[in-house]
Amino acid sequence: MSTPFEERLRTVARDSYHDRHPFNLRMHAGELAPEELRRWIRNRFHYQRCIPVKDALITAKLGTPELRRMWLRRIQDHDGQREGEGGLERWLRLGEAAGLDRALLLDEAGVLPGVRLAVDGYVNFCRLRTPLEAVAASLTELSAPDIMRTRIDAFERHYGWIDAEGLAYFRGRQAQGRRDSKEALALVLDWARTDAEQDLAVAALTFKCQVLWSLLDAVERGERP
Ligand SMILES: O=C(O)c1cc(C(=O)O)c2c(n1)C(=O)C(=O)c1cc(C(=O)O)[nH]c1-2
Repeated sequence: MSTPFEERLRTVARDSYHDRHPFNLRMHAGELAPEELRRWIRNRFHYQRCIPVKDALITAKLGTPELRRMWLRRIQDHDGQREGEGGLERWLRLGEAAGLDRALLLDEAGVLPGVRLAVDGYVNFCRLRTPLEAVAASLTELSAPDIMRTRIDAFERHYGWIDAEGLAYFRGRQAQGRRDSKEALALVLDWARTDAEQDLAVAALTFKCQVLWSLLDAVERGERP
């Protein structure tokens, strides 16, 4: 049986998650124009690129080989064990399947200002806060496997112009997200013993939901100087 603290975390991860953002609702309903979907893929690459950086910052804060091994695997999931593998490579292939040259995604100059701020905010949060807060912020992944499923279905049904092979990133993230969130939840439940610590963990997860929300606000507007 889950504790009231675990219920609080699960409630935030469910009710404040970006699957309720208007841009995602339109994506899932098949209402995005190709240009909007391409804008999302291009800007979301900035988030993907920064995830292993924030995971390296978290790894540096962990005090035992067991914990560092566990977290190091996340970096390998994104960066791959060798050239041509890993989540970043799969995201670049998603871009290519949608007609975006990988050089375009790799060029940071194209990132929308609001996306940059949201992602940098998340990286700096993990740089500056306690391991408890940084790990708790990753718990949006409790909801990630479900949104991956919804997204795969939506892409197959509505966006057939994107080659199905481009969806490999989303398929792979389902199992990875389940495993990552299970591990992170166990750590947070173990570490947050006092009311104050539990409040900090809930606040960290709320902040992360807002990062994902802000990122989509910026993509939805799509304006840049
Ligand atoms: O596409 C999404 O909706 C989505 C959401 C999230 C999330 O909930 O934080 C992540 C991812 N994707 C993702 O691909 C990913 O690798 C990832 C890592 C993390 C994290 O905070 O450590 N979140 C997410």
